[in-house]
Order: sequence, then structure tokens, then C-alpha cells
Amino acid sequence: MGPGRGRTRQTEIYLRGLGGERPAVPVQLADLQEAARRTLGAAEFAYIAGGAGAERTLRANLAAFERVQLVPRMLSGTKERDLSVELLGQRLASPLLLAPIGVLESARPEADLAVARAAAAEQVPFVFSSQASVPMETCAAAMGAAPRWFQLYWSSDDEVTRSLIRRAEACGASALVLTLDTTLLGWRPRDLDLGSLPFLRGQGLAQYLSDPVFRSRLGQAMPLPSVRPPVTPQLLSTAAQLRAKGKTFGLSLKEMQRAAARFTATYSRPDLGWDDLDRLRGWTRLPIILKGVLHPDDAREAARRGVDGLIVSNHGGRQLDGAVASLDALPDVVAAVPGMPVLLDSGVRTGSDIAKALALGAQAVLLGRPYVYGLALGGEAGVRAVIQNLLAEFDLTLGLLGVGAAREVGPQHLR
Ligand SMILES: Cc1cc2nc3c(=O)[nH]c(=O)nc-3n(C[C@H](O)[C@H](O)[C@H](O)COP(=O)(O)O)c2cc1C
Ligand SMILES: O=C(O)C(=O)c1ccccc1
Repeated sequence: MGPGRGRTRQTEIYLRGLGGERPAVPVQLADLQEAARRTLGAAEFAYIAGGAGAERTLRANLAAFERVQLVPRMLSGTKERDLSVELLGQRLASPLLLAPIGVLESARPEADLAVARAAAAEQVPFVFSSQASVPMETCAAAMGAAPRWFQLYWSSDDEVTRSLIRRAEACGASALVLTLDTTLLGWRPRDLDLGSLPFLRGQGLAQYLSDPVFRSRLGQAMPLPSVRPPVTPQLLSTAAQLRAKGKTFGLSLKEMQRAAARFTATYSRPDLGWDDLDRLRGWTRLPIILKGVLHPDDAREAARRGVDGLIVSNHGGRQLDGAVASLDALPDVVAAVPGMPVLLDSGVRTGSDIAKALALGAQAVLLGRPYVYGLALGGEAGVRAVIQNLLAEFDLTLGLLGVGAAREVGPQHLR
């Protein structure tokens, strides 16, 4: 892809600035996060920004990127950069995807729908979360032919799991991401101290509330908020207003807590094992990607089981506190599964971070919290601005490294 074609260049952003135009969202990461903090309620910000335990892994993810050092090459004679990469037989416009993020209504009522539109406009694949606030069908319909994947939490009810997979296929998802690190929800002190877990208040349930199998098998026992599909942004903002008044879809606190306990017992299966993967293989022809792999032996087992790809991730430091930083875990995982696509998330914040992950063997990266801050600040336009800034910086990084294409970044660019 040549300069300026379908993507924002760093020069364009500078030129806007020289014309006196301020960026739609802060370019500096700390300012982006701080602006989002001021916009959001305390509980919402805590949930999005927070990590597990003492947040050691949350910090380690960032520290790992601080330590890796790039070594640029001079006089490479390259002029144009090709950001595209090949992944699972598909061509991605750049080695960037939007990570699955649950409960996006905690950032803004349009939630997943605004992110879907931004992702489509910027040609960045969006991984729909199982814990989304807008049903996948609504997001898919807003994306045209733009690429989307589906992230699965394996429900304790296999029929619910299979129904979600069928819907993802029907929605045009081109891969299934099975998240392995959240079969139990992490210990989240910020949420605990605020007495607030957004999803326990009935948020982030749109995939389930819109699922016929979930409703018929588990709906009665739950008791479910009385939301009928399609869950529209309007409906969500009504729900937000209700919650602000201390009512949750007309349910009392006790009823809501019972529903929440039931939900946590349902959304995932803590006893998921390797043999379950063989069954999953039989349920879908979509490529299966495991998210949350950090140990090379798990990577090797995944390869033996016919898995198509891995995402090296610690869930953005939200699950096992003390877990190894994703970037530190990456090289051993890559070495363990030659030829298998390995992606990375957790701590990607800048264009040069993308280059570091590629240099250490990742095929692509997923962006987490920064796009949620963009969503909080500016809805669809805010998400687009975050993506544009990141990709413009990545493009510039390639130029300064002296490479003409994203796929050429390798260990030769590391100290
Ligand atoms: C608020 C929030 C909600 C998340 N929800 C999900 C989810 O529903 N499914 C999932 O697989 N990962 C989820 N994640 C993890 C992200 O997919 C990703 O691994 C993580 O955000 C990457 O770290 P980063 O935020 O430091 O970039 C969530 C992360 C955040 C911050
Ligand atoms: O908060 C999270 O990180 C997450 O993945 C999740 C898990 C279950 C319900 C909602 C979000």
C-alpha cells in the first residue's frame, strides 16, 4: 500500500497541527488515559484501566516494552512502506487488530457499535467479545465486508457455546478466538474497593440476551434483565439511566446479585481441558486461535491439537497478577511452534511497540485499553483517531528503521 492510500500518514497529522488543528484525542498516552479518566465515572474507569492484584503484571507489560531496544538501519534506499501482513491466509491492512473488550458500554453507550464502525473505516479487524454490549449481528451489519473475528468464552453449557459459534459464522467472522485465561475472573482490587463490577450489574450481556439458546435454557433460571433483542444503543442508554437511578432493569439488588452469581457460573467453564479442544474442532471450520498462552509447552500442545494460531497475552494484566509480561513470554512461544501464527497483546501502546513485537516474532498485535479511551472520549471518531495515530507512528517507525514493509521487521532490528 503506497503512502496516503487509505491510511493516515504521520505527515498528514503534523500538517493538520501546523494548520492549528488539535488532534481529536490526545496523542500522548498518559494524556489520553487521563482525559478518559476525567470523562468516565470512577467505577467505569477503574474497571477499564485496572489490573489484577498489585497490578505487577499490568506494569510489567509496559516495562517489557521499555527494555526492548530497536536498532535502525541507515541508507536503506526505501521510500514507500507496505504495512500489510499475511495472516491465516488473509491479507490484513496492517499487523493490528482491536482486542476483544467486554462491557464497552462502560466507556460509552454506543459501545461495540462505534468500535465496529471505526474498525471497518480504518481496515483494522475487530474481535467481537463474548461479553459485548451490542450483539455481534448488529456490529457485523455496520461493518460491510470489513474483517471481524469472534472471541469465545466457553460457556458451562455446551449448547450455548455452540450457538455463539454458529452466530459468529453467520456474522462472517473469519476466526474464532478462544480465551483461556479468564475461566475464573481475576482478583480486581480497584473494582472490589468501589463495590462495583460493571458486568455484575447486567452490563456486557448482549451476546447472551440476544441468544435464543441461552434464553431458552438459562433465561428463566437467571432471572434475566427484561431486555429483548435487538439491543440498540438507545436501549443501552435507557439501561444506563436506570442504573444511574439505582435500578437495574427493574431488579432489586438481591435479585441482581443472584443473577450475577448465576451468570459467573455460566459464562465460562473453569474445568476446560485440552480434550475439549478436539470437540471444538468438530463444531466449526473457522480457524481456532487460543488467547492467553504464555508457556511454550502449552503452545506445543496447541500445535499438536491442530490449533491454527496463538495470542500470547496475560489479558492486559487483569487475570494472574505476577504473570510474565506478554512481550517477555513471546520469543519462547514463537520458538516452540515454528510456522504457527503467533499474535501478541498486553501493553502495546505505540507504533514502535508494534515493531518490537514483530521483531520478536509476532505476526500481529492486538490493541486493548487505548482504543477504549478513544471510545470514551470521542465515540467512533475517537477510536478512529487512536488507530490513526498508532498506525501513522508505526508507518514512521518502519521508515526510520529502514524497512519497506512490516513483514521485513525481524530480530536483525533488535539489540
Ligand atoms: C475492560 C477490558 C475488558 C476486557 N474484556 C475481554 C473479553 O471480554 N474477552 C477477552 O478475551 N479479553 C478481554 N480483555 C482483554 C483484552 O482482550 C486484551 O487482552 C488486553 O486488553 C490487552 O492489554 P492492553 O489493554 O494492555 O492492551 C479485556 C480487557 C479490558 C481492559
Ligand atoms: O474484564 C475482563 O477482563 C473480562 O474479560 C471479562 C470477563 C467476564 C465478564 C466481563 C469481562
